Amino acid sequence: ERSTSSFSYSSYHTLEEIYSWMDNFVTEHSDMVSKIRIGRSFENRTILVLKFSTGGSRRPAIWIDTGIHSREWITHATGIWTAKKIVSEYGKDPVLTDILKAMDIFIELVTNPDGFAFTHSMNRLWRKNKSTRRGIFCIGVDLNRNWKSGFGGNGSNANPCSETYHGPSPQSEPEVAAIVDFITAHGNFKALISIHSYSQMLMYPYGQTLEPVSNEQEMYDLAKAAVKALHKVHGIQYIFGSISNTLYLASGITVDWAYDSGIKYAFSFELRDTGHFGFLLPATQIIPTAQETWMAILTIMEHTLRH
Ligand SMILES: O=C(CO)C[C@@H](Cc1ccccc1)C(=O)O
Ligand SMILES: [Zn+2]
Repeated sequence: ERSTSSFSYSSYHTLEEIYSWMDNFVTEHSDMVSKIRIGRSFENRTILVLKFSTGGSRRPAIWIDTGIHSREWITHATGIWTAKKIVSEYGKDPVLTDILKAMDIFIELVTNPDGFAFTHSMNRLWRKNKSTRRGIFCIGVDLNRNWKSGFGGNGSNANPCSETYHGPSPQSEPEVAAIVDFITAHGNFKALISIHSYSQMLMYPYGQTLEPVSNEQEMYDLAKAAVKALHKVHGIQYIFGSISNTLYLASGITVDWAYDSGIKYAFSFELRDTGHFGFLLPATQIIPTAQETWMAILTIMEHTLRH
């Protein structure tokens, strides 16, 4: 494909189609968007991040990742639409324009490329990455249990055959290590949004413990405002709260690592739906899901800008 104009934002796409879209997207918006390779996956695929910047250097930054769990296809599709929305709204939406005048946005669209390729080729419901190790006879580590904060605790599993296998050690997986290295080296991230599906929830740390974070009240109020903004678009109801309270104990997760690394505005979305279609959400719901999620993301980004 030579341009993004033939790309359907209301369809699901393969890894190759998404990577090719990214190349065209960067070419067509080279004034604001650049592509950064932050590492390589276990099966040696390049791991790519889109950077949205209007200037400056090492500005305060916002991180968004989609597709850490490969079967959650609505998240990659939402991320792609969101990338397009950012370039479309700059100079039009006053809030987004203010955000991009002061901050940079980084989006990692395919956080688990090996798993994502596998959902297209062999197993649509694959969740983990595709790492293998000598003497271990099940494939893959849950990339949302491989982070250092609370690693190996309750809400993760030491059994390599488990869907929540945490891996042999924190950041053992190249897909996680690449993000940790990038965010740590940058050193100026103020917010992190890690997007999953499904359940229609907006959650914040901690997952590893029922203990509240130090700015719990602020996180609760922000999540409430974000969920309200989301609901206004298509009437979709989200619940919100800390991960351990709202969902279950989960240890070694992205947002606990982010929070403990000083990224105080760390959130995780669970997008549509509540189980009717689950991971097999029809493509007709991609744009409505992305539209409503955008309003919640914008709410979180604006709060980050102003605090
Ligand atoms: O992906 C999920 C559904 O596939 C549920 C998510 C719930 C969750 C999301 C973010 C942080 C901690 C847990 C998970 O267990 O990792
Ligand atoms: Zn998930």
